[in-house]
Amino acid sequence: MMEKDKLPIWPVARIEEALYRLGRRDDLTPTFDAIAKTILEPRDLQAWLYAAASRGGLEAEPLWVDGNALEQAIRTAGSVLVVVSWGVLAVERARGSRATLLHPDGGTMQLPLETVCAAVRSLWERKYELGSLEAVVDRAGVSRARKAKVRASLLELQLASRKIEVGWMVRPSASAPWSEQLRHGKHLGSILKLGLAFAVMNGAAVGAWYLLGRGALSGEFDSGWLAGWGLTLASAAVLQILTRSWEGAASVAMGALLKKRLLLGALRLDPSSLRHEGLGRAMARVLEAEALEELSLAGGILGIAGTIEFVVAMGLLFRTNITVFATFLLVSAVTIWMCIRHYHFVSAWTAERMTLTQNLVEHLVGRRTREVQGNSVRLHELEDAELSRYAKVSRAMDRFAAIASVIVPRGALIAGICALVPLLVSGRSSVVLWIGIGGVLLAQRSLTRLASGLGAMLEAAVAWKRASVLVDAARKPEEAASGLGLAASLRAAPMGAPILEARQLQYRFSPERQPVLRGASLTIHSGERLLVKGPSGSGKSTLVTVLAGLRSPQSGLVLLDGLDRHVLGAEVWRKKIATAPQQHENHILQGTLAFNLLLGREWPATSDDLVEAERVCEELGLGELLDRMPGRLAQTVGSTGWRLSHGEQSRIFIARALLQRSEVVILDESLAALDPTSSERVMACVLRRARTLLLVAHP
Ligand SMILES: Nc1ncnc2c1ncn2[C@@H]1O[C@H](COP(=O)(O)OP(=O)(O)OP(=O)(O)O)[C@@H](O)[C@H]1O
Repeated sequence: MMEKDKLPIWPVARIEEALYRLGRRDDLTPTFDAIAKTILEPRDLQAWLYAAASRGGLEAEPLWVDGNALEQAIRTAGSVLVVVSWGVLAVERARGSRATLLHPDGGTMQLPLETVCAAVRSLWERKYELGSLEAVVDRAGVSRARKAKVRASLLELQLASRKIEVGWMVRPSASAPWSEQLRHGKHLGSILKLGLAFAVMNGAAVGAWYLLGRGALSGEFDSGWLAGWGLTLASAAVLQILTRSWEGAASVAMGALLKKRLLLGALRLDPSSLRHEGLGRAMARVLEAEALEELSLAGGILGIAGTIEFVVAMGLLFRTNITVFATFLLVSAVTIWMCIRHYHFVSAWTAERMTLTQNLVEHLVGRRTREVQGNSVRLHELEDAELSRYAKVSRAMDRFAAIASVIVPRGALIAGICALVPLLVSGRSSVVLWIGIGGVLLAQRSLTRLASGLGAMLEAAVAWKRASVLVDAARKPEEAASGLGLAASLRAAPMGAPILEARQLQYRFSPERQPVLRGASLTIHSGERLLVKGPSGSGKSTLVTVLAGLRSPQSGLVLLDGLDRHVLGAEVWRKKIATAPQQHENHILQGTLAFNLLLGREWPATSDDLVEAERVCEELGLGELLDRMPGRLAQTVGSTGWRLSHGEQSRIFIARALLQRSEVVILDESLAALDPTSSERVMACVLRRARTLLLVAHP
């Protein structure tokens, strides 16, 4: 293995610099300060790195690998910070057997990928206490030359079934500008390559047509010309196969970018506006987002191909036959008009479809209530009216689309042939006629493609309008912690010191409504236990959401450990305050019980995490439930899994908050579904485990 001092290792204290250089954000100044350096633990480093990446508009995603797939994982990860024994290696990229690394002294360095992997494996050997491997290899009498290889294979065998965190993949955040994402993913080159291939393919088709026409008109097909024609056609066919595969690759890459952005948008949607808009509309938006992806990609590629073909065909016609050229200009204008009409039909249809989806989801969610308490006759009348409105706009749109799909290709061909008639009658040069026919056929084909591409793009524009809420939300920057905030995130407030302070809070849900919070002030000291009581609707849950950082007050100040949200950032705020919202605002996610309990920790969970989760469950009185579950913590829960009672759910929500290792735990009416004996047991556990507690309960 290469010696430590020959590897371009970045010490942990310079990890932020390595992160920014890998993410091409050399303009940013690292904030890693002395406090961070001294008390940093691996878990803190992770949280800190996320925050530092998000401050630079980057993402630092953990790279997990199977013990025996290290090389492949680094090769496919792109830019990655790899943890080794003495710091990190900043791998810019790895191709084949070579890796390009950023050097802490500036510039880059090329190394065999195997050297990077060997440095990682040597860390693993120490971490997993596999020091005996050396002795095993010695005892087996392996030759000196093969020792390293045999040892690496033995290590891989030992770690084959383990998932190991190797480091962090670094890339622009999903909300970064498109141009930056395309550049980072090297997609711009692929798009240019695709455009060029389309152009060459068209050139080859025109060339083949020219050679065939030349032979046909001169009456001699000598073998040279025929060979030329054959070659041109063959190269066009090869290019077509290549472009198809490039098209596929470009679609997958662009689709992934779009999906990531939409997903980020969905996660960043303001919860209160989401609640206001309703589950059904949110679902309809997601469907539109899916349509957006399909249509924009299909339409984009068809549009590029059609445009290139159309430019070639029109250029040909312009140079040879101005009448046919003018005719096609006219046909194009009609085609564009038809596309715009189609856009209006699709807009109206999409609006109806969204309403239908929205109501369908609402009806599904409220199915039980409707069955038991609803007036079924009246509800069916409303559904019928909705469906008939939808059918009407669908019919109008389909009729127009059917007519357009016939008129555009056939109309273009007929118009082109009509425009060629004077040329036929005049008996002018057959070469011009031949080129004219070729031009008409090419222009007709390209116009048909262009119309389909444009149609799909306009449909995508309709979907974009509907899904734009998600795109806009993705663009909204996440409040990232400043250097001071990052350092604060690594230390706990001393017992007895003020930890959470609210000063003169004012909150109203809309300008025309009375404020729910008016001049609310409170100070919670570290280690305190506070009970918030009040009548229904008095604003207790609203206060909780403001303290938890889920809502921003219109005026007043909330300080956590003496710092406000702008300084601490959303991530650190969430880490320091764990909240269990009211039952109707909280959710058991589809997945294992362990995943639901350890939502606030790194996943996959360590064995220590699982032991702690089980212990908290037992303390909360869920031991008997665990015994009944065949899979215990691995049991699937959620809407299609094990059905949990109301009281069991509420205890899982409490356990989830307690397991977040936060400084402050806020429980909003979490005991409401429990009998007095269970409540007592739960309270004993909460008082023991929560460092600082704010409990909301009814009098
Ligand atoms: N998203 C919202 N938009 C408009 N008004 C809201 C919204 N959420 C709550 N409110 C109103 O704000 C007031 C305070 O609500 P909040 O849920 O904070 O009360 P609470 O004291 O927690 O009530 P409860 O004890 O019944 O849970 C209520 O009148 C409620 O109707």
